[in-house]
Amino acid sequence: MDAIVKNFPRTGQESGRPTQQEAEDAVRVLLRWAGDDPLREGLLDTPMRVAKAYRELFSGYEQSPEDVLGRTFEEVAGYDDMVLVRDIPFFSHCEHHVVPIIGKAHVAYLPEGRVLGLSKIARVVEIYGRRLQTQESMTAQIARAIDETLAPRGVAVMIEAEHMCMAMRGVQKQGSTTLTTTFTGAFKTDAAEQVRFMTMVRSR
Ligand SMILES: Nc1nc2c(ncn2[C@@H]2O[C@H](COP(=O)(O)OP(=O)(O)OP(=O)(O)O)[C@@H](O)[C@H]2O)c(=O)[nH]1
Ligand SMILES: [Zn+2]
Repeated sequence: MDAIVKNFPRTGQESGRPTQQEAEDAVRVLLRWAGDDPLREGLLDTPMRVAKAYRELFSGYEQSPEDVLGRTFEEVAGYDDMVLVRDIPFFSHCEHHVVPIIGKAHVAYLPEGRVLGLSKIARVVEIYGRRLQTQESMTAQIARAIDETLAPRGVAVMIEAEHMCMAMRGVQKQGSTTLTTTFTGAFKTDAAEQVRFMTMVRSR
């Protein structure tokens, strides 16, 4: 569990969180960089709003997946088959351009005695989504957090997302979807479990 915190710090403290004033000044610089005048009336409160919005959009640094995943229960009448929560919507931001990534996560695990509250799986997606990300890292982080805290027989995570940095700028290809997967335990070693996961994700 320590590894999660070490590799993905929960707060900006390690690199020194700037003051509100510093954040607002930085936004003013970017507004000028965009070509506008931060002193015109419509933009006067914008630095304050952007600083506030950043705290919300990147609130995942303040939260720990271990806290969320720590509460489990065992009374499920011996149920030990796959639990899949699919189509969990999320917004994230790419770490290269700080532009939105919009997508859905599908998360499954094979219980070993204990199960998670279903909402906790969506909360973990939310925690990692509200950080600067690559889709590959986010997929691996969700799988590892569940694997390390719950110790199930296996975890499968699939993310489907559109990257606005590919749609709104750069190569400008709208509508393309990137798929990433991470499998651990039985999902990694047993091809039939992977197929079952894929089939359940795709079945409507
Ligand atoms: N692997 C991966 N790449 C990403 C992700 N989000 C954005 N990228 C890519 O990161 C790359 C950064 O490439 P660079 O050449 O350094 O940056 P750039 O000049 O802005 O690239 P272009 O987007 O091609 O204009 C781009 O190819 C992006 O499409 C992601 O989640 N995973
Ligand atoms: Zn990007």
